[in-house]
Amino acid sequence: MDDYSKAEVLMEALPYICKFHGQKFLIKYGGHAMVNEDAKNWVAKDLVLLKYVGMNPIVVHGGGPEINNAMKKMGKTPEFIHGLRVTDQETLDIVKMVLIGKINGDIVSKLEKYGGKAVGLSGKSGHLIKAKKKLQYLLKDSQKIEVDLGMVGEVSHIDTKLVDLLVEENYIPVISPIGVDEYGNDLNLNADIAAGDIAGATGSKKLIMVTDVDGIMEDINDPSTLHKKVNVEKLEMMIEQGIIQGGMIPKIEAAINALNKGVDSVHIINGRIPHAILLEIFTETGIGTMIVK
Ligand SMILES: Nc1ncnc2c1ncn2[C@@H]1O[C@H](COP(=O)(O)OP(=O)(O)O)[C@@H](O)[C@H]1O
Ligand SMILES: CC(=O)N[C@@H](CCC(=O)OP(=O)(O)O)C(=O)O
Repeated sequence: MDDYSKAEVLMEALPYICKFHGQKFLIKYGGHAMVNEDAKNWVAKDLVLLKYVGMNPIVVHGGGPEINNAMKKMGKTPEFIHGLRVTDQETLDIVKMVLIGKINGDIVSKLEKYGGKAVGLSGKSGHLIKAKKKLQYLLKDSQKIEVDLGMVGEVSHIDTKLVDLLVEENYIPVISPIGVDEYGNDLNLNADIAAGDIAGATGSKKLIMVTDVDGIMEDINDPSTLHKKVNVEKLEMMIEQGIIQGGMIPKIEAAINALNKGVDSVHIINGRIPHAILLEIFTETGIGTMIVK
């Protein structure tokens, strides 16, 4: 590419840089998107660039596959109910070890490597995420029965003070989805759900969920069935029809929650595509699936 073309490309980003100046973007960085070093580097570089051109990324990360691997190494079998990990005390320790002890630090290191300033937090830091034990029900013979997920929580309150301070001081907050209940017990939170709540509470413009598929598809095995733009009503129908399953369900729940709390749009994008976050924010059509009310 010659120098003139480089300048043209930069100028194409100008309208978006103006439009989004000073805005917060909640990036949910899923465990399935952390597939290799290249993919991790693209995400980190994109976030640092966003920060330097005047936007404020806030990261909530997952790490489901790494938690599964760690559990298996320790002789435990991962179990999920409705996309949520059944979490006994030993599992909670493994979850914290992997999320807070490893993945969070790795993301912070990468952001710093590419010139960003990043701070690792969990929901335990500065009263960020108050949680309560999640009650989960299953339908059995058309009867609603309660199942015990163990130490799994849902968000009851977000205190954004610490995150706001960090953003104002130009740090990129990187948050592990662990909450604390009123008795001081740690609870394992689904990262998508936590991201939706934090996006709403921080007044983020967009919630961008970085995962391992191109977006929401009518047929998961046929990329040509990708929905470029979809509304909540259609998504609810797709869940009822069983078209949307597994790990995509909490994303939809989080998306609906974030939209109800004032987030303009939610995007599901593929972190295996080079610079997917930049393509989403700095192009007219964006990539992946855009979810609107
Ligand atoms: N209709 C659908 N369209 C796209 N993905 C879907 C759909 N239904 C279920 N999924 C699944 O959702 C997965 C993404 O969620 P998840 O595995 O929890 O990722 P992450 O770790 O990034 O949060 C995809 O890999 C895909 O298998
Ligand atoms: C309660 C619950 O299920 N917590 C999740 C937290 C990590 C997560 O959500 O990671 P992904 O975003 O990669 O799926 C878990 O233990 O796997």
